[in-house]
Amino acid sequence: MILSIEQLSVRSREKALVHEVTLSIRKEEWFALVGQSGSGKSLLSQAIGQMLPPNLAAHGRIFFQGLDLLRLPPSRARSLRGSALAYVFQDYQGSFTPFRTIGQHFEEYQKAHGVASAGVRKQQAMEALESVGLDGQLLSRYPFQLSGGQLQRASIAIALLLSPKLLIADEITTALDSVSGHRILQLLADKQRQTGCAILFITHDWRHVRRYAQRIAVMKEGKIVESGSKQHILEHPQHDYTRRLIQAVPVLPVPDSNLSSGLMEVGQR
Ligand SMILES: Nc1ncnc2c1ncn2[C@@H]1O[C@H](COP(=O)(O)OP(=O)(O)OP(=O)(O)O)[C@@H](O)[C@H]1O
Repeated sequence: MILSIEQLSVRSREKALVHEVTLSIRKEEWFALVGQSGSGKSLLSQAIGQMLPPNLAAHGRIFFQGLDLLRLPPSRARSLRGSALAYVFQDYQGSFTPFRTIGQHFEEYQKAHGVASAGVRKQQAMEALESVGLDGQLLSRYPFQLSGGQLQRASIAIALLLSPKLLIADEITTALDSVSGHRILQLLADKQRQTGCAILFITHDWRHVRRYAQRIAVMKEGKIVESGSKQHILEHPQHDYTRRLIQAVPVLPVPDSNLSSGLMEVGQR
């Protein structure tokens, strides 16, 4: 196991928002955490990296590479985030500071994680951008000069820069049109094959789950109501909530990522 969560609860002063969740993620697997809006998926993912808002507290245990993440000093958790553990979020615009170039974001990220040589930083940034299908020239652009799909690619490139063992992808296609969304997931699947990182994939979209996940946990009102292999959950859902989630989504053919949509983004090779 790369990550084991045991009896995790997230509480505000008033109430528990995540209730005693236990789950584990295997090395190199694509693990989908599924549930409707407000079910607690994001809070669970934020608890892993000690990123909860200050009015909330996490209780329980989260083991990652032999460390109990909830008991790490904040400085240690910060250095872990971005190196062994990385995040990509739905709000790709919020992931970038508007008046810093894409290159400056790469610089800052690498400096914060101790990449000392300016030459190495530049080279790694160019290669990382190219590895997600973007032109290295985009390093000199500002975030607002990139499309949504390009920005999400850039945020994946930054997240994977230091070869994390676990990537947490929280609703990363929600703000994109469906063609760009499928391209992003195809890219993530390719990168996962190349790097072997495990992915905690948070979504409410069963089409993406069907296509990419190996195992699934279903969350409702802060609790995991069932979990198991994709095949098992899709073919034998035990919980009425899961059945309704599955039935709510028509099985649509997924656009072939090799087919051009006619909307190829500028700067994408
Ligand atoms: N800082 C906070 N203080 C109090 N309640 C919060 C806070 N952040 C989130 N919540 C509540 O916790 C619950 C779970 O929120 P969470 O964002 O984890 O849901 P989610 O499943 O990720 O939903 P979505 O798919 O819409 O992001 C919601 O009811 C939300 O309103």
